[in-house]
Amino acid sequence: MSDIKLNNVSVSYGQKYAVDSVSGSFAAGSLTAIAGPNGAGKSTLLKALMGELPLTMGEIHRGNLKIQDFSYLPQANEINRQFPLSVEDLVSLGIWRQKGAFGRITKDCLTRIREALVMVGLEDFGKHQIGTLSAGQFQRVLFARLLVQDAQVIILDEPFNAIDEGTINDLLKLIRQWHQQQRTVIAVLHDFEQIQQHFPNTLLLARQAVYWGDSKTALCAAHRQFAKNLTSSWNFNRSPIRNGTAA
Ligand SMILES: Nc1ncnc2c1ncn2[C@@H]1O[C@H](COP(=O)(O)OP(=O)(O)OP(=O)(O)O)[C@@H](O)[C@H]1O
Repeated sequence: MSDIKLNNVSVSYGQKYAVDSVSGSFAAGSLTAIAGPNGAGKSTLLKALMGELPLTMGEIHRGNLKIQDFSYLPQANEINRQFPLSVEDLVSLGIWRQKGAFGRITKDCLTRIREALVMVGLEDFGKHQIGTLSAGQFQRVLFARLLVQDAQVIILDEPFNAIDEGTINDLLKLIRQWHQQQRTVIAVLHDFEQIQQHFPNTLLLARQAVYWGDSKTALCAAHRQFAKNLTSSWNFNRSPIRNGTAA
């Protein structure tokens, strides 16, 4: 598996730069949190990593990884839960990504789907409609989809937003398991204590990279203050400038 290397990555919406000249590397098999103030460009960077947004400047080198080797969990508010799908149907979408839209769901696939539902504690929910689930149950289903997707790189956008502590702990166990399996895991998170406890590396982002390295240093008071200051001095309408980062 390859590292994912960013070289001066900038992403803009029209004239407005949301991510500005970010360089660094997600080592193969690393477990990294992306933290930063609201509007810091965290989701934008994830979408760029997934190839869903074009880069305005810079490059992302994915080595021998193909886009099919990446799985992505968007923020909950970007997912339509009113769609008439059963839990099994939704989890099976993880397999369709590998097999193509017209790939058949074989017996073996069904077994994988059911095993994934057991792993997220929802073995009896396969036939339930997704619209009837609680927020925590729905997030468990999305993690089951990631499990069947079986990707080398797993990208999570605020996976623990507005869900109960029991679910968070169960999902953290799955993340630890992915890390032990040497997959590369990248997650946008807001809880600094949780990051320091469970994520060895952090990219602290405030449109620019404030710090990218071990989580304790990344989230020290000085870096957090620097990120805040950078946020309050943002001027989206000019082309990217180097204010000087702590990185
Ligand atoms: N589709 C879009 N069109 C125009 N501007 C956008 C779009 N998506 C995001 N932005 C802007 O880009 C900037 C970065 O947004 P982004 O969602 O990446 O930040 P974030 O760090 O993920 O924020 P949050 O923590 O609030 O989710 C913000 O100023 C946002 O308003």
